Amino acid sequence: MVVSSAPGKVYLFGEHAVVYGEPAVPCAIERRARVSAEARDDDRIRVHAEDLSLNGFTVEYSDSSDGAPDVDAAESLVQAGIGYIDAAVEQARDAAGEPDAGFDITVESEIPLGAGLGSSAAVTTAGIDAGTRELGVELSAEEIAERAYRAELEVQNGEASRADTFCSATGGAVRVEGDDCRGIDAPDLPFVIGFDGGAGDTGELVAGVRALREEYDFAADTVEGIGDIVRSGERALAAGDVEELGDLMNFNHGLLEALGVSSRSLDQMVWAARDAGAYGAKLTGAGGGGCIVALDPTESTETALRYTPGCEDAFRAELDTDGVRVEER
Ligand SMILES: Nc1ncnc2c1ncn2[C@@H]1O[C@H](COP(=O)(O)OP(=O)(O)O)[C@@H](O)[C@H]1O
Ligand SMILES: C[C@@](O)(CCOP(=O)(O)O)CC(=O)O
Ligand SMILES: [Mg+2]
Repeated sequence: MVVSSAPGKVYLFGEHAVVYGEPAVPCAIERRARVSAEARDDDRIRVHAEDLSLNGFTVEYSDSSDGAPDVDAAESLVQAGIGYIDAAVEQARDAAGEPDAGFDITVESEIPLGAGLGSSAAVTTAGIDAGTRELGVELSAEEIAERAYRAELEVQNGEASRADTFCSATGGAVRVEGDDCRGIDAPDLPFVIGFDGGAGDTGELVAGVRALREEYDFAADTVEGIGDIVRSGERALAAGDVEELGDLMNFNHGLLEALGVSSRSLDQMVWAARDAGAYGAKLTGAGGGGCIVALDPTESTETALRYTPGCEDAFRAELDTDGVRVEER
């Protein structure tokens, strides 16, 4: 059995726009998904994932049936639940040249699901690493990033950037622009995260931005404007200018809001952070619900968020310089 882990991330700048070739800067954070993979004698896949839940389901059975209950959970729900793990297993089989390899998989994660902290990329990246190692193949972080990207692309119906998966595979702060992915130097940033307890559907939110961009030239300009913010942000990052980073994060949030991917609770948390004296705050990831990220070296933002209606949890996050890694074998 092999256990691998990979970190989640926050976007300092550039989510959504990165899908259209603009640059983005995600930073890995010290919250990990752990995936264990144990080869089976047959070609079946068994997945145990405690954090996955369905909001109710129907079971149909009768005395005369052959005993196998027919669980009526919508195919799309099941697919949303296990899609990334399934795609990771496919990548591991492909990398090892063992298309019929079976696995017992267990997923444990400190990253809330669908909340913009890159749980899908962490699970996919760790899954590919554990699966390939269990089959005796060792891939570089770059090779895992490439395969995890292909897996996300498939699950998200052809709509994904390389940002989340590259960041999760290599750790640290990274810059992604199209196919160009690289690690960058970043000062220790005082990240504070607010979580509304909710989630957004990455595929749907990306499709919404695509539709706006196709309908209105000004929406396409807004996406390009986010690219300009990222380029300014890179300079502020290199200079270690946290105040300017905060201003640019505020601007980035405004443009994401204009593109329709924020929500009332995300906006409430962003404003609570700003009122508490954070350098800046923005939603992170696909949006729709989930998390915001603020910069504040003091306790003020975390405390303020705890008393903010709509905020369920607030915590500090440290930059994780480690990417995907083996935990046990
Ligand atoms: N702990 C987990 N166990 C199993 N699957 C997970 C886990 N965490 C994330 N996933 C997968 O990732 C999906 C969420 O990914 P996504 O919508 O991209 O949000 P995000 O990447 O922002 O967290 C879940 O629906 C599930 O398929
Ligand atoms: C919206 C997007 O830019 C980031 C999505 O991040 P997350 O899955 O919400 O953590 C999509 C992508 O880059 O693939
Ligand atoms: Mg994701």
